[in-house]
Amino acid sequence: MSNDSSNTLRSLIYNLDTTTTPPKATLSVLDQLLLPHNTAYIPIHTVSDAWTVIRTMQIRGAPLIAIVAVLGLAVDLTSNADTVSSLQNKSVDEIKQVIGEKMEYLKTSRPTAVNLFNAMEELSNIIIMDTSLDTREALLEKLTSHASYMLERDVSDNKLIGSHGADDILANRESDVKVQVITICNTGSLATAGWGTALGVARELCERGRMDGIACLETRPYNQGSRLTAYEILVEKMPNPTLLCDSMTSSFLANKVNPSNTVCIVGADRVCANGDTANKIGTFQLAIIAKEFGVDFYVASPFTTLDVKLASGKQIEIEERPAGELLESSCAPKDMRCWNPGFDVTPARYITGIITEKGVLRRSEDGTFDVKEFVEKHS
Ligand SMILES: CSC[C@H]1O[C@H](OP(=O)(O)O)[C@H](O)[C@@H]1O
Repeated sequence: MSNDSSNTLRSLIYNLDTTTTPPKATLSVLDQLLLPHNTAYIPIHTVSDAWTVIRTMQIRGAPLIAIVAVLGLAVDLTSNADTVSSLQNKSVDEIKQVIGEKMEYLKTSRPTAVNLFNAMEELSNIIIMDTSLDTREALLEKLTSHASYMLERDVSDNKLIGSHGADDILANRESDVKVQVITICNTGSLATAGWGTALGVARELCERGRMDGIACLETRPYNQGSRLTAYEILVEKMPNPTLLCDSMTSSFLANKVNPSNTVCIVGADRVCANGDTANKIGTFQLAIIAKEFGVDFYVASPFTTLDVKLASGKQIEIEERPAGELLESSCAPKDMRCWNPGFDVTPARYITGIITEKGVLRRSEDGTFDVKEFVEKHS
């Protein structure tokens, strides 16, 4: 089993051998630091391997981080010889404690994307809290089957995000109008288990014959846009692809496209109760430019990215990446000081709508979002 077959690019390869009891899971992930010029898959044998590929951003993307953590846990507990033998003489409660400790460790890999924390909480509720799982075999069978379910659910949710997003974007446009999409970072098959979130909306627009072109921002300093999204767009043969330096967006809107038929679609790492949204650094700047040109600005994310425990973006922990990542991608002197936040927060007032697999939450007339009401309605 692996990513959705309709995607050419596979961020991971996961297999579950159900001929054994308990089943044995195996996982390898596409090393995104080598893309687009080299393709190599890294075997994942332990939660430590999963933690490392998440932390180093060999794999990245809020949904994919969560999926790799879940699958890495399943592989460690069913296929890693040291772990398997260490569980042989443990009671179910002791095994549950081991699983809980491994989950807590995985949660220390990266702080901003809420998907990882939600996935660990979901697994804990399904596995650790279920007292009916009273043997090692039952526990591990449930873990592997739920991990497979979460992998498949991510792809099906992304396709619903694509459909709801395209419906909303096209709702007030003539049937012969094709839209120009602008996006930042990477939110496609390389950020998810398949299809993508914001790039999934672009895929849906393509499938409907309603996308005129797509421009992706380089997304410095990690360059998810130039290294990953540009690659994905070309592999998927999306129409009229354009790579922009992050600094080109306003001129692109002023001189190259019709703003009234242009839409910005971005991903999210965390959406707060008031609609403030954390996403890749540079997203806030894009939102300001979109507002200036009267261009709709959509956030596309799984429902589980809505974090109503946080009232506003001020409460989001923004991961700071190593200075070296910025210096490596610039021509600056190596001893230059720099600031390298991985994310920024776009205030709700800049956002037109939040696209999820359960529907689109549009900003209300008073310029705010009631995310809590949307979550309660769709939970
Ligand atoms: C659908 S991915 C969501 C989100 O994750 C990315 O961050 P990173 O590449 O650092 O993991 C980016 O913010 C995407 O928009």
